[in-house]
Amino acid sequence: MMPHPVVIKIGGALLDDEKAARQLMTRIKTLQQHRAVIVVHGGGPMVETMMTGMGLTSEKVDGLRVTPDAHMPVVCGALAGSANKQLCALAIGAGITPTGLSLMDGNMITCQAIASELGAVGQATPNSSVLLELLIGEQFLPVISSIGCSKNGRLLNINADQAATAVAQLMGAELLFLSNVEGVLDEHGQRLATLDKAQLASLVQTGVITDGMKVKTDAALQAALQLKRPVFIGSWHTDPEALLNATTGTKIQPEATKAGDNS
Ligand SMILES: Nc1ncnc2c1ncn2[C@@H]1O[C@H](COP(=O)(O)OP(=O)(O)O)[C@@H](O)[C@H]1O
Ligand SMILES: CC(=O)N[C@@H](CCC(=O)OP(=O)(O)O)C(=O)O
Repeated sequence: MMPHPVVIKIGGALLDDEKAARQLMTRIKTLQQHRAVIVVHGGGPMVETMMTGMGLTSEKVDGLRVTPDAHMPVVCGALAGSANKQLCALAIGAGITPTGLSLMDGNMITCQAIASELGAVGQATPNSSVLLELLIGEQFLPVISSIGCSKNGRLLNINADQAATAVAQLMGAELLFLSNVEGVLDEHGQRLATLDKAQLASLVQTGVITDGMKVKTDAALQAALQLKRPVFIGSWHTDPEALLNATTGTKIQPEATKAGDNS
């Protein structure tokens, strides 16, 4: 039986480190030999740069960028344009055949605006796996940006961690979040190997997990509980295989951790 596909979420800051990006693509190519892989990516730093270049500013609320509809051409340009095409080009450079997509392609993910105060920011719900099944059946690498749209055709900006969770749910996939940190860190900056729902809540409550990591651990926990399997958070410098084997990074557990598991 074929193993489950793997959804790899790549934080946008990877695009500032060409060497690491090329190495990761080479590792994805190796992983593709025995697993179907799907990439979902962010591009927060690229959005910032393009907005600044146009004299625009934005703020984040609970890790989500407040996005007026008028900013969507810039946000789409950064995420579905530059970031997506840069990653596709890096994939080509590693000998992979990529297909650049957004959440709305093939109607794979349905999105819905969250709250008027956030503007064109949405939440993502799995809808149709037909397109992704076709692509991975042909050994293509889907490279999916976190731009979505609502049922009535409004473009929406989706946090890329939440987008990756919806895609993993859609495909019943394993889920890896690759970021610029080695995993979830404790108050001393030490990596935490395993975390469950109660431990995450406590780290948020004590202010150890904040900002983008709060969004990421919320998304990871939601996926772990729904998929009933661990979800991994780690660095893009590590091999995705090592993360899947939990020899590095942080494993978000769907069930309560037994005492001593985190040593
Ligand atoms: N407890 C924590 N452990 C690790 N990173 C944390 C923690 N709390 C907050 N962070 C911040 O979260 C960042 C990762 O989230 P984010 O920037 O959104 O990543 P990405 O863009 O890859 O999704 C880290 O670089 C760090 O600044
Ligand atoms: C609503 C919202 O916050 N959208 C994010 C989408 C990109 C993203 O999540 O990029 P990273 O993974 O690089 O952080 C944003 O505009 O920055």
